[in-house]
Amino acid sequence: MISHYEGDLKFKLLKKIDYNIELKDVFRSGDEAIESMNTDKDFEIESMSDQDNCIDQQMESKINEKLVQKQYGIREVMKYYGPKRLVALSFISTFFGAFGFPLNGMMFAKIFTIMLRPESPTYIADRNFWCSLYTILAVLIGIFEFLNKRNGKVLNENLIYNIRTKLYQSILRKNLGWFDRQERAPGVLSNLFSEEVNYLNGLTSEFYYSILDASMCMVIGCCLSFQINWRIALVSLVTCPVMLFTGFAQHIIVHLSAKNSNKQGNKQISIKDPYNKANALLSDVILNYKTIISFGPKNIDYLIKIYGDLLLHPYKMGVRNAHISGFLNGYAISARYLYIAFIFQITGIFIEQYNYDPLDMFVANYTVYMAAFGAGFTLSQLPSLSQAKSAANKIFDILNENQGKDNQEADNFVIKQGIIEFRDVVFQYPSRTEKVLRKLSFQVPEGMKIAIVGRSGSGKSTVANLLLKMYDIQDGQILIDGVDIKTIDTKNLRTQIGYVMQEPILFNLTIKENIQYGKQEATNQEILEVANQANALQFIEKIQEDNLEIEQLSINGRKISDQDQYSPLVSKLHPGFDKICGLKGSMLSGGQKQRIAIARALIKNPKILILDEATSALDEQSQNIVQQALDKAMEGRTSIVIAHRLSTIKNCDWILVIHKGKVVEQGTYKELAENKQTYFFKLKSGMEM
Ligand SMILES: Nc1ncnc2c1ncn2[C@@H]1O[C@H](COP(=O)(O)OP(=O)(O)OP(=O)(O)O)[C@@H](O)[C@H]1O
Repeated sequence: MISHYEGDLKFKLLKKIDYNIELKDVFRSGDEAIESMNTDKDFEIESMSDQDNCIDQQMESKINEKLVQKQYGIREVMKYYGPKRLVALSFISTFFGAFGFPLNGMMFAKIFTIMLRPESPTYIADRNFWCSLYTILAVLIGIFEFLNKRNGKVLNENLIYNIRTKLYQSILRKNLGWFDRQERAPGVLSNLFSEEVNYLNGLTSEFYYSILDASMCMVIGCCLSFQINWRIALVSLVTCPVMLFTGFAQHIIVHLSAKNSNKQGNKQISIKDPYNKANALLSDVILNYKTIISFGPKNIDYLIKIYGDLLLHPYKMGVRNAHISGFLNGYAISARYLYIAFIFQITGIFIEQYNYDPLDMFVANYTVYMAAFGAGFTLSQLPSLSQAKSAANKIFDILNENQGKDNQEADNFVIKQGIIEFRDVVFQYPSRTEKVLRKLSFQVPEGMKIAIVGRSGSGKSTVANLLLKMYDIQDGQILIDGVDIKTIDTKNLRTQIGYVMQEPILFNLTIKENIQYGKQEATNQEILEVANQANALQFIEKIQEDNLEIEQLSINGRKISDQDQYSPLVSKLHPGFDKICGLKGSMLSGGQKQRIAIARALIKNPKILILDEATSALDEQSQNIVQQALDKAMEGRTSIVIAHRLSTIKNCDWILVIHKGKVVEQGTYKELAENKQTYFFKLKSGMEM
């Protein structure tokens, strides 16, 4: 009798999960879940400790430490901020734009003082001169401010576009293990795209140009003021930091609320961040909504409660920050008034003591006041440096993660025979400590149909994952036609292997587009053929045209293009091919989805076909139809059938029985099924092993 493989796990791993969101908790019975709702949980998990596992863990934590320490700055961000001529133009417009506030202050005050002396003999000439100058200033500042804003916006949009597309490309190229981590939940990742990228401008020249603008503004204001009256200019200069800080206070107010979600500062994305947890939960809920509602209202209440609890901490921080924001806002407004009161008080004293012209004094005062006001305003618009650093670390960690480069020489590798060999393959999932495959070895000759069977969790699906290079193996080799798949380009490899899963995922596109996803350039003739091979044609051709029109117009507002509808190629296909499949194929039955998925796999005309429990989720009737489709699909191809129901593998040429990540038996179905001593026989009889 073979003992349960978890029986010999020895290593004790203590894992404290503080408020950890796991749907397995959520899907427990409502009462049980609610009972444990307010308590932290200690889980003790026993597992085996191999020396090499420990070494791997140590190495992994060292790598993680390095990743955490890595900080990204302006140099990385500026690579995506361009074009350079626009950055240079932005510098020029910022430089000249900085003259705006102080010149405006001076000219406004000048015109004001001229207006107060209509009896002056030079009144008309002065008025005309300064008003003309003010008009010229208005036009020039208008041009510079236009350029400034426009260039800044264009540069910013370029940055966001470049980073988003690069990030998207990068994520699409990650292997499957990358997504296994909780902090890679769809909600967390989509937050990176929608929110975090917007913060990056704090690490671009925009930040430094704003500082330059504020400084220039002050320098110009002081120079103008000195030229009029050095005493009052000096007083203004000493007191202007008060004004500058008003701008900075407003900058803090703007960015304070956003800081709530940024508790992790400069570190990487962390699932400890309550917002990330909440986003992860939200994406889980949306993706698994059908399952969630099937568990009834108690579980829904539980999910609502847990979401509210997760947002409670940021909410409290937000409320606390509201006090600070209020105080800073009050300070900013009041400080400006105080500044005016103070400076006019001093001016009054100077007029009294030194007999200065009050109107000149007003011009000097107002020039510095406007310069300080302008500088403060610029500072209030400053992008947040800390948010930018935090966002840059999260984004560039993902962009710069090394996923292992494919060997370019093998890009043109073509599977000719479809011979598969696993040679002493050792593998463990990145998130796990125990090995799933332990020196697994087997061979599949050209065109042979082999079945892999074994207990649940024995590693059957893992074999499929590894053959498709979803994960990197730790030791051994996987060969196709004698070539190590490590040296084969991943995209190239995957386009040549057909893969049908237990739960086929269809896209919210038409049936035709879903089939075409396997081969974008597929002709209608090919689509028709594979739909026929997959036994899908009958049901597609039964779809009523009336339903189609409504669906086509209503799903996500997406409409089949006229070009699609009226092109001569499409007219050869039955309109049923234009039926939208719904989110994850929700508008089709399980059997229909599976047949579309088979057609999608076959359109590649793969030499190798992997069927991972492709019929196990279906009822008996659908199973028979799909099984017939699969039998047709396997003809002339090397096929690996991963099966739960042993009745479905009778037609396979060879059976591999795996247990604890090793092949323990192999033979034909007849040989294994007839020998009562075999593991296979016991598996088939549902006996305890
Ligand atoms: N992405 C993953 N991350 C971590 N562990 C995983 C992952 N996928 C599978 N495992 C674990 O690896 C082991 C083998 O899983 P696998 O899916 O290959 O088993 P299986 O034989 O196909 O099981 P079943 O018949 O139930 O589908 C199991 O213990 C499983 O919990």
